[in-house]
Amino acid sequence: MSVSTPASAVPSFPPANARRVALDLLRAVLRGRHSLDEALANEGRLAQLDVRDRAFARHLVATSLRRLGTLDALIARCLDRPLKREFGIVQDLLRLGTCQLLILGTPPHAAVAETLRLAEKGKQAGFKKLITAVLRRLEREGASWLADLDTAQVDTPAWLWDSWSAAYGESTARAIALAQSVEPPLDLSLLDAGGAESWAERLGATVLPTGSLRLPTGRGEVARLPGFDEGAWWVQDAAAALPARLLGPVAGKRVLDLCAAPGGKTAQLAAAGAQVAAVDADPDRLARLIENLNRLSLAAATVTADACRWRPPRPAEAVLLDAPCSATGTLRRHPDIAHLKRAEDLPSIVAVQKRMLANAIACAEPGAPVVYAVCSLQPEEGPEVVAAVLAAGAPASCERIDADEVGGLTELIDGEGALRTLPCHLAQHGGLDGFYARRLRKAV
Ligand SMILES: C[S@@+](CC[C@H](N)C(=O)[O-])C[C@H]1O[C@@H](n2cnc3c(N)ncnc32)[C@H](O)[C@@H]1O
Repeated sequence: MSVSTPASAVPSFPPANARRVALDLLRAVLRGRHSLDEALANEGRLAQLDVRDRAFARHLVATSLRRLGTLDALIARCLDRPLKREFGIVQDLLRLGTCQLLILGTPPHAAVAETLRLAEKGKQAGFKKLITAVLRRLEREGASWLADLDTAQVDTPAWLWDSWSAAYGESTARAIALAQSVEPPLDLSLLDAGGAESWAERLGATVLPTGSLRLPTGRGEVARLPGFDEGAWWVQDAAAALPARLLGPVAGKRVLDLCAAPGGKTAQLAAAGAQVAAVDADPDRLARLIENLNRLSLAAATVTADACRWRPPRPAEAVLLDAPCSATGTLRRHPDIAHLKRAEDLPSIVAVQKRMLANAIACAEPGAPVVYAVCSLQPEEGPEVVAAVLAAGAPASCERIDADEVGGLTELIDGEGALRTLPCHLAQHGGLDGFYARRLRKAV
């Protein structure tokens, strides 16, 4: 007797392949304009990959996004004319193949054969000869072409290059771009800062001058690291850990954390003994904040509200505003941002930041510190917001930040006394995210 397989038992898609998944993720970002985090969260096939393949797919997409300008320049040298827009998938396949060949160091036969395997069906099927010719040429000549490219500039969208050169000088713009071209390390903030040395030993981490723990890249999934389940630490870039400290001692104080989710800074404030009210407009992100605090056995009141308008029942004794921004200081962790954000997006973000900062000052009691922070390298979102809000008559003044408040690192304090971290700071340790933070004091 023959047994036929019921139709429902036949998988409706071939077994997941890391490169196939990487191709679809790249297209979700570049063509679908989803953030990489969103694309990863929506990609169900990732869960079917084993841990190594999952890490490979993620790394291949993130590196291709980081080095997109370089990849396109190399591919362009092999083509007589650009591929038509409708054959965007061929360009994306070439990007992934070139990234493996020339950046990730994948053995050439695997990089070429696996790229061709993805060109067996669909629009790209007629392009197998072209794909082979381009990748074989790059295998022969790509390394010397790569050595001649100004990769820092080529990998940076022109509007960012121009803005960073104007704000920080061209050599710093170059250093920023280079620092953002590689996978960043993993930084952790400890619940008990006193345990830094022993946790560093357990995790194979180093203790940065600012107190954060730093693990080298490629340490696998965060939730599998020692201390995750017991809530001993949370993931937070070393620069992101600085703004909350600028409020000074907060134990026992009523502190407002405006734009709080997913709660890295709320955790710091709660761990320092503050009574925190965490405000965010996004209920899903606030739910994640609560989950994160629960894992750490910390507590905060949460409020779903618009930080441009909401006021606490009583003025706060300290206010932190970590405003939504272009996030151009976090390109090394979120390389998709370079391709999704445009200069034209800034004015509407800046308008919100100004309303939020004016409201944050209004939420503070007389004499209270108000810290304004953004993870952006754009001056429009940092010093220019603060200057505009004060010029419009907000009752507060700027206060200098001392290098001792940020681990003694004088290079992190700008001429005005604001915190200005750049991706190229602490380069010998693997860099920092770019943050701007200014401490204001509410008038008495
Ligand atoms: C930079 S993130 C905050 C990161 C957070 N402070 C931390 O340390 O984990 C900005 C947050 O602002 C929130 N947000 C955006 N617009 C808002 C608004 N009008 N009112 C309140 N929150 C807002 C977003 O939902 C997002 O969670």
